[in-house]
Amino acid sequence: MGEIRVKICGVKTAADVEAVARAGAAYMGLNFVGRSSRYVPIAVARELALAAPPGLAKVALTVDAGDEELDRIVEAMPLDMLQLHGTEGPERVAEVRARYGLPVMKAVGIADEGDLGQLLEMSLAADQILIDAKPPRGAALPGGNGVPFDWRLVAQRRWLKPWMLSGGLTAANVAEAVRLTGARQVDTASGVESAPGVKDAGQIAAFVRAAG
Ligand SMILES: O=C(O)c1ccccc1N[C@@H]1O[C@H](COP(=O)(O)O)[C@@H](O)[C@H]1O
Repeated sequence: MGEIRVKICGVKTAADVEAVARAGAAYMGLNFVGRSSRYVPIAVARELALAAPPGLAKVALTVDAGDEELDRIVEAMPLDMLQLHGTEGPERVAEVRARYGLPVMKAVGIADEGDLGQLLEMSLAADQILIDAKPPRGAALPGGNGVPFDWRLVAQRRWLKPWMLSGGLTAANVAEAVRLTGARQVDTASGVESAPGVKDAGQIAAFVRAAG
């Protein structure tokens, strides 16, 4: 079936980029969400993006960012994809795609069957969809919360666009998540950290190995 493509989200240092590349991940995520422990300022992100080897795709993660913020990010560094992880609707996704000419991955939070309609809607608008857990009640952020959702909700389903599974994935559960859902791409942020915002090279390598 070929290998699973892994995204490691929230790289903050040159050592993180090296660990992600060495492990064989397909994507690295640069987090521009100011209140996240994984946030990187644009100047730092630029250095990390320039340090990424060919073949490691650079994804910019934002939450409800306006054009001005996205302009600053896109102009500052080479990027391969924009990840919209807020309340952006299909119209905003279309606007961002047209404005920057970059593929857009739209995150959709899942908690029950009722959320699946939104997945279909977003898969019409975006280039990829990221199927994440809905944030727990009271969570400060819409993602990066380290909580999985009931994978049976998306088990062996097909969507109109390539999709990526996320939400509480770790080296310990990713193989089961892939087996159950049929995901060909997986994403993790907190699942490969020794403390909030601190990536662990050993956990990154173990995650990519376990994903298969
Ligand atoms: O990682 C963050 O801090 C973050 C902040 C705001 C929106 C999304 C965020 N991360 C994304 O969420 C998924 C799931 O995270 P986790 O593995 O459960 O910690 C992650 O892969 C990022 O794409």
